[in-house]
Amino acid sequence: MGYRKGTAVWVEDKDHAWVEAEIIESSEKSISVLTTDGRKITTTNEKLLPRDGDADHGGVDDMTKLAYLNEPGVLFNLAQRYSLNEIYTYTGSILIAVNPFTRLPHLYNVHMMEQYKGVQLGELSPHVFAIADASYRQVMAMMHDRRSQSVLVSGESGAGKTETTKLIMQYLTFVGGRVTGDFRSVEQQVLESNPLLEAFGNARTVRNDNSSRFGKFVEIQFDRTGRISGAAIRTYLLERSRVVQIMDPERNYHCFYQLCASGKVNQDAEKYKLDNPRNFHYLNQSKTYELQGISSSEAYQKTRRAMDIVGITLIDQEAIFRTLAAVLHLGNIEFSPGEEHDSSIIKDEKANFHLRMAADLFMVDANLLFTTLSTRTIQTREGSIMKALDCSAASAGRDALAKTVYARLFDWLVENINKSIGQDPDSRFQIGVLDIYGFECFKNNSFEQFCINFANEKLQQHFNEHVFKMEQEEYRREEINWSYIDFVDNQDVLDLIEKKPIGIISLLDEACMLPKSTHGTFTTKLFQNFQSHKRLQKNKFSQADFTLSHYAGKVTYQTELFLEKNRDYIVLEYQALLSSSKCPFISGLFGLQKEEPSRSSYKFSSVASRFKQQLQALMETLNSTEPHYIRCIKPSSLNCPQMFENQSVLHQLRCGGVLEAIRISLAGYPTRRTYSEFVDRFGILAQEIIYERFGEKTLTERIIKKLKLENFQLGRTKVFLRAGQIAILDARRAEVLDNAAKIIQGHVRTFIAHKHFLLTRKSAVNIQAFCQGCLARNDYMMKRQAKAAVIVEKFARRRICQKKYSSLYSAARIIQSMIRSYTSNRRLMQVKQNKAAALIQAHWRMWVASRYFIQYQKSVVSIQCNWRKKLAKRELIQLKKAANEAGALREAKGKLEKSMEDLTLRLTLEKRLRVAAEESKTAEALKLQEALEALKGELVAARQEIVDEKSKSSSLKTQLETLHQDELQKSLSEMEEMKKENFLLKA
Ligand SMILES: Nc1ncnc2c1ncn2[C@@H]1O[C@H](COP(=O)(O)OP(=O)(O)OP(=O)(O)O)[C@@H](O)[C@H]1O
Repeated sequence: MGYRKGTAVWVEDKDHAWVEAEIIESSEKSISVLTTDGRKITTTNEKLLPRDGDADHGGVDDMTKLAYLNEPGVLFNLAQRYSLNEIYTYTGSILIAVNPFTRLPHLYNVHMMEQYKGVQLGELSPHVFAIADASYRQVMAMMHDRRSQSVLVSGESGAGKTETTKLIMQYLTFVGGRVTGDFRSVEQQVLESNPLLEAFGNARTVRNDNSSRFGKFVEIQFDRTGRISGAAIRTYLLERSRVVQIMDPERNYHCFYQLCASGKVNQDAEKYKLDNPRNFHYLNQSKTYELQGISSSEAYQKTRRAMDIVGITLIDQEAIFRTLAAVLHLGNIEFSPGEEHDSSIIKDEKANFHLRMAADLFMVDANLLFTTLSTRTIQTREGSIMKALDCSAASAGRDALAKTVYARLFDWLVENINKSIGQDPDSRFQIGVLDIYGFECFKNNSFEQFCINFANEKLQQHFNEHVFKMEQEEYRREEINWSYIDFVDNQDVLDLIEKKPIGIISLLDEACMLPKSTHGTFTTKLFQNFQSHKRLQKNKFSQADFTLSHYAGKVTYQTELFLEKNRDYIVLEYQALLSSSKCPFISGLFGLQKEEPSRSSYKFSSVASRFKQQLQALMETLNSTEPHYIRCIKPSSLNCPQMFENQSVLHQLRCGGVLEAIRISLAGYPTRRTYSEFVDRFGILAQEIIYERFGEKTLTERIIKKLKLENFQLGRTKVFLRAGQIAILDARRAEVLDNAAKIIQGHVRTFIAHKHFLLTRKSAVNIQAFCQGCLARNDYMMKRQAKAAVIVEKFARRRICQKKYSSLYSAARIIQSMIRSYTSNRRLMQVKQNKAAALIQAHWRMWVASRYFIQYQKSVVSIQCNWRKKLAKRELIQLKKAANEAGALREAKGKLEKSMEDLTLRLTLEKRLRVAAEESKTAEALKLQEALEALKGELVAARQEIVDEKSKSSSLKTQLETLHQDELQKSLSEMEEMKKENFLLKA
C-alpha cells in the first residue's frame, strides 16, 4: 500500500523493536520514516504498520479481515486482543490461541459451551469451543457429508496445547455425553485419563511446570446418535531419559513425588520406605521438589481417583506404585570396583539396603538382581560366557533397567486406559485430537529435538498439503485462471530424514547396529551421502554436529548421544529377571517373548524408526480425517500474564505456518462451492432467473454478476470466490431470507396477536371478576375486623374495670379485716380483763374467807382451850379433893399433870403452825398484790394500744378514701379517652 507523507506508523528497526514513527518520504521501492527518537529509517511496506489501523479498535477476530495484512499487522492485532484478554483469533479456519497464563473461568463455563453449541464457525467470537463444535457438527452432519475429524493442536512447550486439548475434550464430552451422571461413563473416563497420563507423563521443565513429555492423539468415537461410544489414546515418544537424569530446576515425572508424599494419605510411602524425595538419586539431582501451588499428596489422591475412574483395579494400582518405588530404590544402588579387573560390587550397606528393597518390590531374588546388574552374558560359538561389568557399565545398566521399566509401565497404563474405556467397533466417525510437541530449537539440540522436529515437519507437510497443495491441485483440476503461489514445500527435508535406504534415520540405525560405529562415523557417513543437500549443513566448529534447515528455521543438532538414545535395546537378562517376578503385574510387563538366538544379550530396536512408523500411522489417520488447526502461542518466556514478547510470538507464528496461511488464503480463492450447492444456497438471490432453463454454471454466473461481484473464477465443477465474497453472498441471502421471514412473521404475528387479544380479553374479564371478588372480600374482612375490634375493646375495658374492682375489693377486705381484728382484739382484751378481775376477786375473797376462818378457828380453839381449862380446873379441884381423899388421887393428879403438859405442848405446836400459816398467807397476799399491780399496768398499755389502733384506722380510712377518689378520677378520664377513641374508630 502507498503511504502519504506525515502518516503515523509503527516501524520495525534493525534491532527488531517496533517504534513509533512518521512517514517522511514514500516511493514504490522504499519508504523513509522519522522515528519519535529522531532516527531516520528507510524501510519496506512489510515493516510498517499504520498507527490508526485496526489495532486501535481492539483488533479484528479474523486476521484475514485485517486492512493491512503484514507481519506487524498480525502481531499488533494479536497483542491488542491479548491485552483485552481476547486470547483467541482466527486466521481463516486456523485458530490462534495465545496462552493467557491466568485462569479465565468466564471463557470456559457451561454457559459458554451452551453458547457455542450448534453455532456456525465465525458467528461468535473465536473460541476453542467453536472449533470443537465445528468438528462435532461435521461428524453429525447429513450422512453423505459425514467425515471423521481431527483437531491438530501445536505450539512450543508451554504454549497451552495440553490445556487446549483438555478444553476440546471437555466440550466434546459436553455435547456428546450422556446425562447419566455415571461415575465411570465413557466421557468421564476420557476426561479422567488426562490427569492420570499427566501424573506419569508430565514433568516440570524450565519452560513449563506441567510439561507433557510425550505426544498424544486421543480419538473419540461417536455412535449414530452422536453420543460418545468409545475412545482410544495413542502416545508418542515418551521422554525416557528423564526417569534417570534431570537438571535443576526441572523435575522427574510427577508420579514419583506424589508417591513420596502419599504418607499423608495412606501407608504407601512408609510401606515402600520412601520417606523423602531428597534421599533418592533419581529425584535429588535437581533441588526442585515442590511445584508452586500444588500439593503432591492431593495430586496423589487425584491420581488414585483417576485410576479408579478409568477402571484400574486396586491390585494393579498397588503394583503400579510398588513398581515406581522399586525404580526409585533401583536408582540408589551404587557400585564400587570389585576385586577382579573390570568387575563391580555393591558399594556399601546403604546401597545393599536399596538393592534388597528394589528386589523385594520387584518381587525378584536380590542376588539375581545384583548378578543381572553387574554381569552380562555373551553368546559365543563355544557357548555362553558371563562377563563382569565395571562400575560405570553396571550403573548404566541400572539406569537402562529403570528407564525400560518406567516406559513399559507407561505403555501398560495407556493400554489399560484404552481397554477400560473401550473401543466402539461400530463407530464410523471419530474426532481425533492431537497434542504434540511443537518445533524446538535450543542451544543444545539432541536426539529428542531431532525426533520432535521430524514430527513437526510431518505435521507441517500435512498442513501444507491441506492448506496449500490441495488448494493448488484443485485450481489445476478445475482449470481456473490461476497464478501459482509459492510455498515452502518441506518434502525434501522429510526425504532427507526418513527416506530409505539412505536417510538420516536409516544411517543412524545402521550406525547403532554396527558395533564399532560412533557418532563421529555416523555424521561422516551422513555428509558423504548428502554432500550437497541444500537442507543439510556441516557445523564449522564441530565435526559431530549437523544443521538441518527445517521449515521453521535452522537447527544444529549435537550427535554425541544420538546412537545411545536411538538404541532401545532390551537386555535379555533384564527381561529374564523381571519376567521371573512373583508379581503378576511386573512379570506381565516383561512377558517372555520368544527371542531369536543372538550372539549378544542386547536386542536392538530403533527408537527413531519406531517413531517414524508411528508418525506414518498417525499421518494415515489424519489424512482420512478433515483437519482443524489450532496454533498455540506462548506470549511470554517468563510465563507471566499480560506480557507479549513480539519477537518470540512472530517466530512462533512463522513456525506454525500461520503467516504463510494468511498470505495464501488472501492471494487465492479460499471459498469454493460446487455449482449445485451454490445454486441451492444462493438461488433465492435471483428468483427471476432460477426457474429458467439455464445450466447450473450459467445460473451461478448470473447470480454472481447480479450481485456485482468481481474476481471470482468459474471452474469445471465449482465456483471459486475471493476472501470475503462468500460473506457478501451470505449477507444478501440472509437479507432475502430475512425479508421472507419478516412477511411470514407478520402473518404469524397477526394470527398470534389476534389469538392473544381474545385470550387477553377473556383473561381481563376473569381478572376483573377476580379483582372485584377480592375487593368485596377485603371490604367484608374490614367490617368483620372493625366489629371484632369493638368486641375486643369491650372485653379489654371489662378486663380493666374488673382489675380495678378487684383491687378495690381486696383493699376494702383488708380494711374490714383490720377493723374486725381491732374490735375482736378489744373484746378479747375485755374478756382477759374480766377474767383477771374475777381471779383477783376470787383471790381476794379467798383471802378474806381464810382470814375469817383463821380467826374463827383461833377463837374456837381459844374457847375450847378455855372451856377445857375450866373443865380441867374443875376436874383438878375434884381430883385434888379426891387426892386429898385418897392416894389414888395422887396418881390421878400425876396423870392429869401429864395430860396438861401434853395439852400445853399441843397448844404451843398449834400456835407455831398457826403463825407459819399466817406468814404464808401474808406472802401469798403480797404476791397477789404484785400480780394485781402488773395486770393494772397491762390494762393501761392495752388501753394505749387501742388508742393507737384507733388513730391508725382513722388514717387508713382517710388514705382509702383518697385512693378511691384517685382511682375513680383516673377511670373516669380513661373512660373519656376510650369514648374519644371509639368515636374516632367509628368515624
Ligand atoms: N487457556 C488457558 N487458560 C489459562 N491458562 C492456560 C491456558 N492454556 C495454558 N495455560 C497455562 O499455561 C501452562 C502451560 O500450558 P500447557 O501445559 O497446556 O502447555 P503445553 O503446550 O502443553 O506444554 P508442553 O508442550 O510442555 O506440554 C498451563 O499450566 C496453564 O497454567
